[in-house]
Amino acid sequence: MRLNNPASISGSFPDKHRRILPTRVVVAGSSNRDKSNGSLLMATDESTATLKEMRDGYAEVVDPKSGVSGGVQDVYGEDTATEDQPVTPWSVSVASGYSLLRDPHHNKGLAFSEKERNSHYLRGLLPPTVISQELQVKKMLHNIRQYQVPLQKYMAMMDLQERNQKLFYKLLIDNVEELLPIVYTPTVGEACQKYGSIYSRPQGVFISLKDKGKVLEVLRNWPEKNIQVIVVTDGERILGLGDLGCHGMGIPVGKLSLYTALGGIRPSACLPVTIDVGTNNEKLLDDEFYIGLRQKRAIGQEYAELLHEFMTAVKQNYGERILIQFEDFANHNAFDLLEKYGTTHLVFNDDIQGTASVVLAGLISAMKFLGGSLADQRFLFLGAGEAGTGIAELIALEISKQGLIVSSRLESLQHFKKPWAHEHEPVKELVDAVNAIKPTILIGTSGQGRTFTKEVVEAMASLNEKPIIFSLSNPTSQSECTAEEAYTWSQGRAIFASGSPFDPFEYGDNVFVPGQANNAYIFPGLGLGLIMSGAIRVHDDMLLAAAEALAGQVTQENFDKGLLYPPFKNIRKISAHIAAEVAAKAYELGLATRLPPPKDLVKYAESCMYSPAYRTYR
Ligand SMILES: O=C([O-])CC(=O)C(=O)O
Ligand SMILES: [Mg+2]
Repeated sequence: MRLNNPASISGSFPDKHRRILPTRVVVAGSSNRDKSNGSLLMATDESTATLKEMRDGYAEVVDPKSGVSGGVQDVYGEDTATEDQPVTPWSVSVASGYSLLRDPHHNKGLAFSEKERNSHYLRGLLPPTVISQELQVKKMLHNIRQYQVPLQKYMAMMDLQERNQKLFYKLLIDNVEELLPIVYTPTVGEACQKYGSIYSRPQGVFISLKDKGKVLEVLRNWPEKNIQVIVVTDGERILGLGDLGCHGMGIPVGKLSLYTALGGIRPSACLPVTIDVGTNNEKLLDDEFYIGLRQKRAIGQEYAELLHEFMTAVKQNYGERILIQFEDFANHNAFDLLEKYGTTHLVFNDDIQGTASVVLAGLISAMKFLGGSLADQRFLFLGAGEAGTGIAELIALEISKQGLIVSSRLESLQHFKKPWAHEHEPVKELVDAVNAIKPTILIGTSGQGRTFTKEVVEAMASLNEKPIIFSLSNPTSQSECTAEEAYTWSQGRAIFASGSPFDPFEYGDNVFVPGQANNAYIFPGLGLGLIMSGAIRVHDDMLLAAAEALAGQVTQENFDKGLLYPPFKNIRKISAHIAAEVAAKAYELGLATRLPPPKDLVKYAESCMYSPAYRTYR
């Protein structure tokens, strides 16, 4: 449906846009239909709406009476408002007939009403029954539960996303606790490991070394034009699974479905990008199903040039306020990119800053319910990479206190680790470090599974009445310890949270529900706050604000079950609160460009959110 026959486009459109315009755009008349391809633009109040301009699949619709612009509308019809794109009551566009059923943005499957089937040339293309979206959700959930293997569930979800986007999001939003582990960690990790075999359709843009000099053109091949957020990876450190090269694409795709499901960003405004500079993963280079460049990773200038071209092209194509989330880059590049582009672009690194914010939120709520202050705690980190140092930095920002890397290693340390080096005898075993340093809080960001051994957890439990233990590495296989281990080895005293989800665990008379200290709590709301305020830079104070907003959503009841985080089932409400606090910070810091600020930021955030409910096609 997207690329229609350009031959019949009127000559007034610039050539470069022809290929993506519908062959005919109809503003007046209720049943106009271009017989040649079935494309149809309907104005619900046809007499007053005129189409002022078409460009790149967008139409600016103006009400001639008031002269008020309805804003730029996606003529393929998504119905969420942002300040740039308010929804007008009088402009909708849909394809019809068979192409409507094949268009994931508008397909409703069996939920098309009798009336819609009549007016959109669907008769005979669907079986007679008409069902509700609720029943479709029930059916899909039933089907997904039939699969025993998580990867099969993942593939069924991806398939649904390609077939019926609104149903995909409705299913995910209404069943977030059940389906998050499927579209996100841990299953997305396995999907990335097998991405070559399960790959069926492009879900984002691949930019490889072959595209050097043409990155802008490559971006313009993506059908959606009004992008608000990009998640980009180079695949070098996918979760705790290491270098997965081009197969890392599963991560931006997963993160962006969360942007929509948890943060309410329109799906068409989300662009997953994988930058392929090769891989050092020998297994993948030898894998006949590998989909990326078969070469060792480019480094140094060659790497920097491609990244720079990408960053420049993104801003050129999408403007100053495009949000770029760096995801799963290896340490050295992650810190360099953030430093290099933090002052010129709206960027943040999810693994450094998103993770830091979510962990800080958990610690703030732990302090609130246990008593005590962060300044009185001793932190021990296993893993001084992006997450570890990012967390330490944000905690330090909150309490002006330092982390714990021994300074005898200072010379050999990477620059981002140096601020956290402490005077201490080098220690070999983690358990010795625990006994020597006597931390109250142990945080694992090592990417190494099962490193919080029985001895380590027991040592934490002997030192603390309520040892706080965070096993943050993903997916589950890389978690420093399991929930069961943390609760059993501490005799049920640990305050435990993990990056990947664990089931509730029964210990003695209690059922402990482990919290999921995953940046998924933060980035969707953070992104929404940045976008809705038109922020032009990310500031550390916004991460603190996000952490406090998240901690503010935890109730005594949550904590009594062992939870440092509110349940994911309320995530849209949580995201709205985070977004509001982030936007408030952006306004306060003079970094917001959407003026004047809305009066009630929480309400405004909620009103901006994408709705997965079907719309009626007249
Ligand atoms: O993706 C996740 O679950 C959290 C994250 O950013 C990572 O582990 O790299
Ligand atoms: Mg990550």
